Amino acid sequence: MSGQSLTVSNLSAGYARGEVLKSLSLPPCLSGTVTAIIGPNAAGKTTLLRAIAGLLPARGEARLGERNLVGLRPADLAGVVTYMPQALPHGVALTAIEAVVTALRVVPSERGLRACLKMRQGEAKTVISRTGAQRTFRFVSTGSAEIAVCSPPSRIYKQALSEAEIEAKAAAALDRLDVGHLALRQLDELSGGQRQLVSLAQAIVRRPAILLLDEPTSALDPRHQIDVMSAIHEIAAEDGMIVLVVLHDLNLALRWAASVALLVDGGILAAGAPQQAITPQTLERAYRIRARVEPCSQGRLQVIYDGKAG
Ligand SMILES: Nc1ncnc2c1ncn2[C@@H]1O[C@H](COP(=O)(O)OP(=O)(O)OP(=O)(O)O)[C@@H](O)[C@H]1O
Repeated sequence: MSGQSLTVSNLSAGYARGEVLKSLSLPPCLSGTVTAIIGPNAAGKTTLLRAIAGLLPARGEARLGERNLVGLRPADLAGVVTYMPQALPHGVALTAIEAVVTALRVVPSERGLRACLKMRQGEAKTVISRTGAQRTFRFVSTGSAEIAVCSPPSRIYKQALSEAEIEAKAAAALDRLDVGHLALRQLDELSGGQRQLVSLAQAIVRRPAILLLDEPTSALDPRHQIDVMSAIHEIAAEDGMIVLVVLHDLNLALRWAASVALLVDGGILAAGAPQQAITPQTLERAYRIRARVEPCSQGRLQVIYDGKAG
């Protein structure tokens, strides 16, 4: 992975009705770490991620090493930046594993992926499809009892990876987030939290240099919030990825982020180590609340909300 940092400086971006980000600069976001982007509603957090992802016209710099990403088309950024939006679109007729495979930019044509074959790891089963073609399914996942993938699918467009590698990566991404058992379910049949986890699997499977996650925990229960933040933290460290994650839960930011940027009205109010950016003073200025930031019984800093500021 890159081993570089992302440096955002003097970044301006917005919409036809006006500029949202106003010459915003961030401390360098280091490879292998998670940077939390926090701030009140409408502060410009999504706009910041979309500007870095090349999804909005922008001015200024978002520099990965020597290369300024601003002005590049999304297609040019595809191998570098992955952006996970707040919600997966509805009405997409794909299973979860098809969605993740699609994120690797291949076209799965093998309907057999829909077949739910229950096998123990290492077993393989040969079936005859409706077209009469013979397919061998095998179990590739370590964490799920229900993932079976087809080998060899007939018309998957090969890229750098073999068919088997693509399928194994997609299955592993779902398993990593504990949703391997949903591999063969239609996206439209999933709950909001399940869809969010599949969407995150789509994002992490590409292993980009820069991963931009927009509120990846907003629909998740506490257990899954911990799972997801822990997975993001580990993946960033293992792959040397630069991860920017928009969060409203300040305790998740305190626990998992190496650095925090607090946005207000399109600019940075505070940025740096979590304990420097999240303080009673910055929270009062940003959110107009009274809050304490205190160590819990295990020594971790936590935000305690006392009420609205006068
Ligand atoms: N597509 C759009 N067209 C016009 N204005 C937009 C568009 N998307 C967002 N905005 C405006 O840009 C501003 C910043 O929005 P943005 O979505 O970046 O905020 P945010 O910090 O992510 O908010 P939230 O926490 O509510 O998701 C808001 O005033 C919003 O109304």
